[in-house]
Amino acid sequence: MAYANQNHGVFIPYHQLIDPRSLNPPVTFIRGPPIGLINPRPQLVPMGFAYNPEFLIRMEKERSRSLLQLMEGEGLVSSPEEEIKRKNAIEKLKQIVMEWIKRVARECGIQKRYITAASATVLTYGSYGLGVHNSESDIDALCVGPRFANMGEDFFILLHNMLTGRPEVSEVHCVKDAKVPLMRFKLDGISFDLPYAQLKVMSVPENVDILNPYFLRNIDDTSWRSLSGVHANECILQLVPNIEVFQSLLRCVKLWARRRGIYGNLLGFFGGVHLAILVACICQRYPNASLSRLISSFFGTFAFWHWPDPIILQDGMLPLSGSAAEPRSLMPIRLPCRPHEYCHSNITKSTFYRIQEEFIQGHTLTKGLLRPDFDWACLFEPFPYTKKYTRFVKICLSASGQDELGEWVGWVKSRFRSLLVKLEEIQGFCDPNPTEYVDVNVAEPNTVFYWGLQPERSDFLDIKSVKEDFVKSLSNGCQGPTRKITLSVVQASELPKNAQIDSESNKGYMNPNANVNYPIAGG
Ligand SMILES: Nc1ncnc2c1ncn2[C@@H]1O[C@H](COP(=O)(O)OP(=O)(O)OP(=O)(O)O)[C@@H](O)[C@H]1O
Ligand SMILES: [Mg+2]
Ligand SMILES: [Mg+2]
Repeated sequence: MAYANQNHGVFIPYHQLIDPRSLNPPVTFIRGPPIGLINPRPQLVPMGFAYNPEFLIRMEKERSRSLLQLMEGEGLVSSPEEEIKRKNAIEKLKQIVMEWIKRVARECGIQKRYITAASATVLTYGSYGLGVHNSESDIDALCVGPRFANMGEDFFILLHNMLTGRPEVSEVHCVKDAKVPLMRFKLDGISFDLPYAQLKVMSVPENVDILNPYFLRNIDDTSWRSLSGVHANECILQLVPNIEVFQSLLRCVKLWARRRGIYGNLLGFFGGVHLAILVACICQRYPNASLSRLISSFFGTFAFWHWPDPIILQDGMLPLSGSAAEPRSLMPIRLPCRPHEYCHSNITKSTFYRIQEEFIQGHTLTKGLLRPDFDWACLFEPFPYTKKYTRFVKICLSASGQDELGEWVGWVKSRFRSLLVKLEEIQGFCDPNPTEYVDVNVAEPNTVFYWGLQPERSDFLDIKSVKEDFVKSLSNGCQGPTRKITLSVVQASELPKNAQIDSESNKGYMNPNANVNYPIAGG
């Protein structure tokens, strides 16, 4: 079966991974045997090494080891204590959900035997489900309930009230008008995203197999969409040849995307699910490759991808035909196990360009990873916004309290794409840095964004009318007298110190583990 993925990809040949001039004695390249099935053409290999593949394997292993070490140094893997805290929080949530479903069963007056058997469950997915979370990540958990528990009253009212009544739960928000409606809250200080799926069964077993068609009969569209995250995770974990290697590569790629300012679906970049599928695609193509080889192949592949050819995991499904085969995204990525569905994407012309640029830079940096002077740190350098752009649009959101601010920022971010498209229309290009800053000169709790504007364009930007248009698009949302938004154009020199990351000392600024005085990681 032919997949678009197989048509064009780049397997970096050894003579590019290593610089022969740097070796002593100098090495010449000869035509070597073909490597694997993926690249059946003979490739150039350093003379002498052709008969000593252990040398190259050793070097690759060493690079993989140093990359893992760098990841550990970044604090990306949470401690055993944190893991226990998360597990306990999930257990507590499961207990609350069980209490809830018994109450719903009693209140809706179903037969006694059904009340006794009534059960609902919680399934984790997202980065936690894939095992690539860190101490700052949220836990994405799907509440799966039976046919007699509906979303409108039982989930968004009764369960909501039960959660707000618990001392260990705080900051409960309902996000009802999203494609995947959910409740967002903190339990024992850990952030949770909790959507709901209603199955047409009387009781949902704790470890319900949501790939089993029996449980998927006649479910409504919203439940289907809510289930898609759990589906995607399960499929990805089933399809990758080595889960541990997949997890390591995904952690690296997520750190790279955050540092380079291209992480965050709401800002028009990649979200966690997009990167998980791109990484799984590379793991499938090179099942036996080392971590270091995989990361260079990741960049080598996507730097030359013929977008909008879609990224499709090899999951045995037929390629799409007809209208279902026409995803509207500039960088379409298909959800695995879902023949007609693509990941939702907010990519615009500007963010497409930024992502492309970063893929190419990643490729340039990692194609020489076997060179003696190679250092992984160069790949994770923060994107130097104040060097690249002279003018920025400053977006300041404020509210009377931190809790209210969270809700306000969430609402505005969900509408950011229209602002980005408008700025793009007027200025030709706009780079929406996903990092969230705090303006210490504003009295109320606030969150600030600085979006880079095209350097060559010195055209006057009527920011007042841009703001008016944008505010109109926010109209029905959770605006109020205490929720403010201001837009202004500022010079690079007016950015706060921690946004001016041209110096070594500010390297940690996009680290999601950074202190809250520093910008909060975009997501
Ligand atoms: N744009 C999207 N299209 C399809 N599914 C999505 C999309 N955004 C989120 N999801 C689903 O919701 C899950 C959780 O999303 P979330 O934004 O929390 O990302 P994540 O992968 O958990 O990464 P992070 O560590 O940043 O939280 C994803 O794994 C995916 O299954
Ligand atoms: Mg998440
Ligand atoms: Mg989430």
